Amino acid sequence: MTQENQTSPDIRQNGANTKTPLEELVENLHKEFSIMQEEGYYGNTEAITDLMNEYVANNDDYKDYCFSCPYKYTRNLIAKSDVFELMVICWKKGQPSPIHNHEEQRCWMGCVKGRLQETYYVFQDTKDTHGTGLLEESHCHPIENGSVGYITDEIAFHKIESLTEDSTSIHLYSRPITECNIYCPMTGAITRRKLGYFTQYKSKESINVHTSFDYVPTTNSYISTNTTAISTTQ
Ligand SMILES: N[C@@H](CS(=O)O)C(=O)O
Ligand SMILES: [Fe+2]
Repeated sequence: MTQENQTSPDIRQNGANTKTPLEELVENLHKEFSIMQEEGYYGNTEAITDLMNEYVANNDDYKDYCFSCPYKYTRNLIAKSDVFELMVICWKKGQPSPIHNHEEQRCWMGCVKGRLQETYYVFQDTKDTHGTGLLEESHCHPIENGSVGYITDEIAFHKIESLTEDSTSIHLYSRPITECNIYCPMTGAITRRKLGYFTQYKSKESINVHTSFDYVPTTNSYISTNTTAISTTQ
């Protein structure tokens, strides 16, 4: 598949003179991510950070992609290509992500509503992400409304939570992440989890696949799972 044909139909259909800020962001990301870097990945990290900063500081047309769930934070896909994935994540207070890695991909997180908190974790034995066993908290900081955070596995594992009743963030992954590790801070156990979307391109059609980390949808509700072994089920 090409990068363009995985972009939201809304974004593809609008004419060149009627682009919304989000459409412009997606177009610029496609351009930026088409450039191979010396480091061996697509897209210049600083240029992409600038694009994200510019968008989150000044715009609110992401709101069309916001869908919340009473039980879990939601991942709502805006655009996807072979080399990046852009989504809106809607958080309610008490819906943290579990401690997780990012599969050696780069992750940008722009807070567009509310206020988030990011907590870093490293292995106790090495004080970085290359060890084994138990984790420890290494750092904790807010991601303020209008600002963009950035993380890689080299920096830390992390979890995110909303400090306000509702928060919204725009997450960009390069490359797309389809599954990741979840780390139990008490036991050091690592669980493999598939990542899904609550909505794709503003549509809930895909709701019968995983919504986020921990919930398996049933006909009318979401049931919590406590997976302790590697899970790759859809
Ligand atoms: N990386 C998480 C959200 S966050 O906690 O960074 C996800 O994609 O679901
Ligand atoms: Fe994350």
